[in-house]
Amino acid sequence: MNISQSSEQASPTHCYPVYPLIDLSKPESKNDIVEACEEFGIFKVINHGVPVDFISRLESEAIKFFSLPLCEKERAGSSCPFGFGYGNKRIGTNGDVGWVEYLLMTINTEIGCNRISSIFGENPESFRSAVNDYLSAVKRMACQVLELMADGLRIQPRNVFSRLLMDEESDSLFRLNHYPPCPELQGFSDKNLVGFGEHTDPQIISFLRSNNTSGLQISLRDGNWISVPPDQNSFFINVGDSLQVMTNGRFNSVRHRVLANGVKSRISMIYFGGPPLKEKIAPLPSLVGGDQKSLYKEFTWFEYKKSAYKSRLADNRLLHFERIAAS
Ligand SMILES: C=C1C[C@]23C[C@@]1(O)CC[C@H]2[C@@]12CC[C@H](O)[C@@](C)(C(=O)O1)[C@H]2[C@@H]3C(=O)O
Ligand SMILES: O=C(O)CCC(=O)C(=O)O
Ligand SMILES: [Fe+2]
Repeated sequence: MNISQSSEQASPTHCYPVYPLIDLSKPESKNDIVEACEEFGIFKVINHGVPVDFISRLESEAIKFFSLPLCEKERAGSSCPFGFGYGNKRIGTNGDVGWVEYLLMTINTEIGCNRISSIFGENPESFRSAVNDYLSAVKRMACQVLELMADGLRIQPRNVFSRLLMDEESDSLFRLNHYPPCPELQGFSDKNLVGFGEHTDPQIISFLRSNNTSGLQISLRDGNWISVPPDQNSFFINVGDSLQVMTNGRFNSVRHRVLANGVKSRISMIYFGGPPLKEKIAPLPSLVGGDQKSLYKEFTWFEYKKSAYKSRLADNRLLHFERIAAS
């Protein structure tokens, strides 16, 4: 693919104070999490408890997989529903493209796509166990973060969010992205190539870990983009659309994108924590009250997902579920 085909010209990036860094071992982290979700919709965590060994094992398995010849990777291909499995440049099924290849998998639900079991390439057992170890540690951290969030919001029960991800029917996804270096960018600091176009994540919350290659950017409320410097030892956690709804807009699902690099490969691994398909998503009664009205209609995660998967990456998927303010 050449650059002109794939790159919407990305709008300029600005330098701003960085989004919050939260130390999960500190008692004040519950308030910091709430503030970060209100202000930015994203924060970085340290002391997250995910063993370094789990992270590096999965990263090497991912590198091994993405280094396979294309025809072998395509065996893990995406003739599966919703584009699960291996994908290259095409994101979703509605015409979005980016300078990226990826493996997208469901976590709990059996989607009846038996290629999923073959996505782990030549050495399925070591890849599979690396994914499982990593995900069980990340889910533990997710649970901790979501319970701290409920504490910070002073809502009960404190598992009001975490139960949705811990439910055995939770519709969560896991994605490994590989952004190869793009030689055509080398030496051109003014050229941009979109790796993963701007979007918000539809789920409740996403946990992203990347190697030390830059590329991730977030959009601030004023529309300016800022770069998120990579940090391979931390996690970046972002609010998804469903959490924006549950908090009645108090938290913001952050718009983000990834720009490709001219020299270095970027590898990212993202756990998208979603609710069970039948779960009703609506503003929590304790967060709607006084003179505050509910901003969103109630919907099931299945309904949201069905509508989200018909949309283009950059669309505002929540628009359709907003309540029209009565005059
Ligand atoms: C264009 C699309 C790709 C996407 C499904 C969608 O129709 C709109 C949302 C996209 C997104 C963004 C966050 C995650 O990467 C993702 C897996 C998700 O749940 O929603 C992707 C979807 C995808 O790549 O299939
Ligand atoms: O790869 C990344 O760093 C971010 C990708 C992303 O936002 C996504 O897959 O939803
Ligand atoms: Fe995303």
